[in-house]
Parts: sequence; C-alpha cells; structure tokens
Amino acid sequence: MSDCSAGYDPTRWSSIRTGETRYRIGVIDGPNMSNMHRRDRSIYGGASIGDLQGFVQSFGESIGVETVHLVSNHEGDIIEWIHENADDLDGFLINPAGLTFTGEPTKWALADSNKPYIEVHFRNVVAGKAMAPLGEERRFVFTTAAKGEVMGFAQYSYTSALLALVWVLDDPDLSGELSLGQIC
Ligand SMILES: O=C1C[C@@](O)(C(=O)O)C[C@@H](O)[C@@H]1O
Repeated sequence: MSDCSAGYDPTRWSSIRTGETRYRIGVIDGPNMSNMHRRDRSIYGGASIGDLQGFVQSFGESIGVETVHLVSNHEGDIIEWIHENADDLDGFLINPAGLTFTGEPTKWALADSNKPYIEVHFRNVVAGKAMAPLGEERRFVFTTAAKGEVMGFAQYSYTSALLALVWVLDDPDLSGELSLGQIC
C-alpha cells in the first residue's frame, strides 16, 4: 500500500491499480472510424482518429499501460494485424464499427488469440432496440466472445474499457479482495 500522506498525486498511476505490470494493449478501430472527424458530430464530436488514439494512449500512460493502435477499413488487414501482434499483447479493445454486425472472421481472430478483448462503441448501439418488433434486432457478433462491452460514452468508452481491462488483468481470478489500490 502506498503512503497517501502527501495527498493525491495524479501522476502516480499505481494509486488506482492493484498491480504494477506494464501491459501492452492493442486498440483496434474498424471501418469508417478513420473518417470519424467527418461523422455525426453529436456522436463522434469532430475529433480525428489520431486525436482519439492520442487520448487513449495518454490515459494508458497515466495508468502505466502501453497501447498499440490500428485503424483500418479492411477486415483482412485487421485479421492479419491481430495474428501478427497477439503474442506480444496482453489484451485488446476493439471498436468494430462497420463490422459490428458482420465481423465473424475478426471475432474469431480475437477469440483464437486467447487474449481478453473488450468491445467498445461511441454510441449506445442498442438504444431504441427494446422498442423494435421481435426478430428485427441485428446480431451482435463481437459480444459473444468478448470479456465485456462498453458503449454510449463516446471517447470515454475507450478509457473506461481500458481501465476495466487492466483491473481484470491485475486480478485475473477476481480474488474477491475488493480493493481499488490506494486512492488518496
Ligand atoms: O461505425 C460505427 C461506429 C460505432 O461502432 C460506434 O462507435 O458508435 C457504432 C456502429 O454501429 C457504427 O457502425
């Protein structure tokens, strides 16, 4: 346990974690996310994919984690990237974007890696679906093998998912010790 007598120090990433391993997490953005700065501002906010990657990377650094990023509009390239990088990564975040309802091969590449992944979305992709007639719901491909899913929080879906993934990696068997580390 760290000493909090000096008060809260936001540069001390270990204060919110129970572990100290510097994980490497792959962050994948699928089709159309390269164009996010031109998409609906009320959802994507007008920032570029580079801005988003920088934001997620900075947050990762603040909790002692390295993020490695891919954005691609081509499913085959995403699959190749997962195959080539999985051995050097501890887990993944993926915003499947245009592949959300169709990306079965990409889902399998992630599942076959045996590394945990979290599905993220800017918007709440099921909002309003409760009102849809039965049988009209589209099939969520990635959710079936994901560790979990975070959606509806725009760019904060990514940072929330990253923190959740790191907490789970720090506590792989969910030891039951309900500790957040030392928050001063
Ligand atoms: O391209 C996207 C982006 C998205 O994944 C999101 O981040 O909100 C939601 C998907 O339905 C859509 O196809």
